[in-house]
Amino acid sequence: APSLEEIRAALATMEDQIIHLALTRCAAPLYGESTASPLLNSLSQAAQTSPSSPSDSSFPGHPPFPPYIDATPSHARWGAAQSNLSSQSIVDYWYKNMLPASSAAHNQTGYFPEASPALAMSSAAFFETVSQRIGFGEEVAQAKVAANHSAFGEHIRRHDAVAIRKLLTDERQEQLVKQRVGNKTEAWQVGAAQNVPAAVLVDLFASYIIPWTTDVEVATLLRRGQKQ
Ligand SMILES: O=C(O)C(=O)C[C@]1(C(=O)O)C=C[C@@H](O)C=C1
Repeated sequence: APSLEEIRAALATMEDQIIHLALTRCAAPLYGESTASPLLNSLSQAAQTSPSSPSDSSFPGHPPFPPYIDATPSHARWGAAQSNLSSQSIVDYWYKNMLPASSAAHNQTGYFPEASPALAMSSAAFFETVSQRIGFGEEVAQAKVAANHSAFGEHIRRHDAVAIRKLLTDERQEQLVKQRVGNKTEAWQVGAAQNVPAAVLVDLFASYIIPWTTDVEVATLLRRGQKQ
């Protein structure tokens, strides 16, 4: 099994990807222009349909966003051991706060609101990578237990989510991540203009990604306790 150090290296790579995806997407217009071809437009006119933006219900059975990314703030799904998460969903945060110059309101029931497929794809890649990074909480939790079996064992047996969370939390590591994210954001701005303040991406990690990763770590160990 990979060590905590190896897993943190993988987290750092995903962190790079998340920052690059956010900066790249934020450098583009919020919705963009539809790239539907004239041919497609005339075909849909002939078929008397209008190329409309689909809602979630147009895709039966398909979850609206990748695992861990949905419109419900995580704290609504968690009980006493919940993280201190923002009350805004990450999807709303992305479309309302992170993508700059947003005057049009994000349509909550829409799938991806972008008119341009390339821009929607860019948002999708962001959500997917964030989701992967959060999902790595499983690996983190396993590595931490392997390195400190005696301390975790009793908490896991008792399903003590609060104690498990406390033991999993590493304030120093969180400070490192936040500092690194701020420095990378400043270093990697797309173009000359600073289009995303470093504080916005630091907040993304502090308010969403790190607490959510910790939620997955806690959930992993609670599941492990159920198997015993
Ligand atoms: O690296 C760790 O120790 C983790 O548990 C991961 C992580 C993170 O999301 O970056 C989450 C919780 C800890 O408090 C510190 C960092």
